[in-house]
Amino acid sequence: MDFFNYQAQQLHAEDCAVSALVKQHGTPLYIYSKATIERHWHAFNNAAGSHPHLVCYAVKANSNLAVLSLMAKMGSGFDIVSQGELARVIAAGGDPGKTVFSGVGKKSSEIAYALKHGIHCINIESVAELDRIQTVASELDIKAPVSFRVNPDVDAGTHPYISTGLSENKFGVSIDDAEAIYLQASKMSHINIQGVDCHIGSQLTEIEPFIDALERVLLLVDKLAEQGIQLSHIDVGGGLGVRYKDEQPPEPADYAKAIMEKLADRELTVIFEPGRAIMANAGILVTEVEFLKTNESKNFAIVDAAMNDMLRPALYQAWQEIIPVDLNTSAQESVYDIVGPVCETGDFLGKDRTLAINAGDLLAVRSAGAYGFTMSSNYNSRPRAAEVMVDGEQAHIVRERETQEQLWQGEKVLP
Ligand SMILES: Cc1ncc(COP(=O)(O)O)c(C=O)c1O
Ligand SMILES: N[C@@H](CCCC[NH3+])C(=O)O
Repeated sequence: MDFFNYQAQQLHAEDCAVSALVKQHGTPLYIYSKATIERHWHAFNNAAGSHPHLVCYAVKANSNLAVLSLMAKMGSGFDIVSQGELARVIAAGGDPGKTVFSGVGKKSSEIAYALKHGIHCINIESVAELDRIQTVASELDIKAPVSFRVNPDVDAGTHPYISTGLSENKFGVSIDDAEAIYLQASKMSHINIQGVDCHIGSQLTEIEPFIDALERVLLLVDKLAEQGIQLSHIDVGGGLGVRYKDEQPPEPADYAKAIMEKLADRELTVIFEPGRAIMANAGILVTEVEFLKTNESKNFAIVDAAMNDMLRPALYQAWQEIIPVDLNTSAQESVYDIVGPVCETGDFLGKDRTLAINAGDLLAVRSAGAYGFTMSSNYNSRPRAAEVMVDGEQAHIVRERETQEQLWQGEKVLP
């Protein structure tokens, strides 16, 4: 079921007309569907069944406080990669005790913050980081709960910029070195080994790479048990892809079931870290067509959202569907590049799209709920977009549009 659909030729987000939301809040505007977020989260949580598990939503996908508080109310845990993300989780009422801390470059101050707030587990990505955690934890007189993110050298078959589980990637410790590192960690005074973690990349559309990686990690789990190191959890990471165009990724339920089958007879709590699979198709970015422009070889629709609002097309040549908000039009169909006002040739939201549009029309970029607003910037001194969450017929503004003054907040001119 799609909570973004047309009613009487007008695009709706749940039961709110998108054009009415734009009238109130302007463009560019991110709109999220509460019901979609809930449905996707429960799909993961239910598929894991009665086996002990924790869905730790990957905050980087969309860190709006309204999103995080919705997750927290459903009982979600969180996967964070910075102190800022943990602070957001706490501000939204989330539980640090259900939160895992990933990332290759954690600062001592961030580690201390996480430990003081009772983080569930720190996913360690190098021996140097292990030493740093031991130092910080001993200063605080805390035993740091940790697991190691192992890099299983599995090809996730995804875009090279978002593949993380190959030996050439910066993430995790090599699975070949992992046993020795666990043994080293087990002798440290302020390290409490909890589990193992593996995340091989994002927007995966097949189950096989996940299972390959899991099998490699389970061999390690068995080797560690022989050495007397018993783990209490396995974190299988995130990375499940979504349908942007014609991809056919597994459903979250099928993915989670395939993982759980491999783990059913093990006494390991299973942690999932989904981001995109929960949020991408729970959001759209609405933009207004400013001008239609034609040069010798191309038609352009110049819109008021740009790469600073939605970076994925410019950064990964990602394809996201772009649809009209109002199907009722007298305009003729043409093929357009949908481009923003930013002064970069790479500033596009979509290329070669067939649309029947006039200046002043509204367009919606679909699948924009994940890695949309969170990757936005103020480039070209553009205030960041407003965000709205709809719940049936109700719409709530969950982030005001940035003001002009906010653009230079904290800046100082020389005396
Ligand atoms: C460690 C970790 N966990 C979870 C995620 C979430 O990934 P996705 O949004 O693809 O589910 C990421 C991002 O790829 C990540 O780096
Ligand atoms: N930001 C990326 C995914 C990277 C995931 C973070 N490890 C995207 O939009 O597809």
